[in-house]
Amino acid sequence: MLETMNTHQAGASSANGLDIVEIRSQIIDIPTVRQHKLSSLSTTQQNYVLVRVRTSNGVEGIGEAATLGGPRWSEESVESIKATVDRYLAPAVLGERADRFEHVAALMDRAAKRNTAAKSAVESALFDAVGKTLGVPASTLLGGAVRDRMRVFWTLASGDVGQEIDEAEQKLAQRKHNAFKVKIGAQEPDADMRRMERLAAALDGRATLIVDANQAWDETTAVRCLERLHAVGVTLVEQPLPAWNVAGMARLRGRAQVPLMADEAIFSEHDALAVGAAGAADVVSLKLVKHGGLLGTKRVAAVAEAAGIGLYGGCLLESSVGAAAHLQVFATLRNLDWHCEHFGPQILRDDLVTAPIAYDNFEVLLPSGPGLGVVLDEEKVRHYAREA
Ligand SMILES: O=C(O)C[C@H]1C=CC(=O)O1
Ligand SMILES: [Mn+2]
Repeated sequence: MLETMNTHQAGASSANGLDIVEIRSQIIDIPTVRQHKLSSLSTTQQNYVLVRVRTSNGVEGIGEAATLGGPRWSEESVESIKATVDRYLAPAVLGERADRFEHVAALMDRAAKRNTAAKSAVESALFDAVGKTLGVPASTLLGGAVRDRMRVFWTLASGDVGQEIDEAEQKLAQRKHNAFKVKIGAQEPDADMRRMERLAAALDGRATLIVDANQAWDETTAVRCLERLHAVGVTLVEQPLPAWNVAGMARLRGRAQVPLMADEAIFSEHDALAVGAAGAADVVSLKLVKHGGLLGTKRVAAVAEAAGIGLYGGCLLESSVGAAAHLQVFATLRNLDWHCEHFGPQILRDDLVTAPIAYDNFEVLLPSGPGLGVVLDEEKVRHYAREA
């Protein structure tokens, strides 16, 4: 049973100034530098919900929930996330202490089932407010950073292989990315396999290549394609089958020579346990929007590790706000052996912060300031806000 523990009843008055006094949310739309095509959607604009939590000491914490193509990557859209935050999550946690992360998370779980992206934006803002108040990065509140930079993938997803080869060459020349995830499944499998053969030949020996089919295939198609992907040197295949087909993933893994990554199949720690028990994945892609926040991400990572599943730092094309929140938690994971993909800030035409996330020598850098480590550029927020 969830105990009632507001500041008054717990006798923990607002002495530390961390009572949650206001929660606001805003929809933000930012165009991308090019079309981004997944198996089931295509977008030229990223949509976010920016959440601000103000505590009684006057500090404002920020968090972001990213979506991809409306409610098509998962069931939450920016419109539904904003409604959930405003109508259900905010009233449930107003007056609570921002530094009681687990208690606030439990209250949010009681107020709304799933809605993990909405919860993750609120929780990110709490970590930001508390970190700023205490003068420590969010990673310190999560156990402390074990790394301050991570190898970072770029996603090739225009579907035009000539453009994709040029884009990869550019990233290699800039020493920003030498690892690429290719989005497949939007076209016929044979066309995708020819595309992968061309990409692999063009980048031969100079880059790591992985693919993400975003649930596009059935099992027989996947068996056929995995052989060809292995033959061209693809090192990881993400979510080839529908999220529900955990048994199919396990069968596929039994015959495949290339490791498999679960993405849409693992939202909760219970999903991670089930995938682990079925032997259905080698790696899991971790995302705040799936796991309900930073603490949920650590829980899923722990269950996955206990099942022998490796960790990959996933993204949903976040701006520097959401990317910073992910990097704060990824920095605390002892074994991030499959690296991360927080290229989001680079695919946007613009960003929401004064100093965007930095990249150097094929790695993304953990921001070093307090909280999430980024500061909103209010001018940019006003410009990209859907409504004033
Ligand atoms: O992994 C996904 O399914 C979502 C996202 C991450 C990178 C990208 O291009 O799309
Ligand atoms: Mn994916």
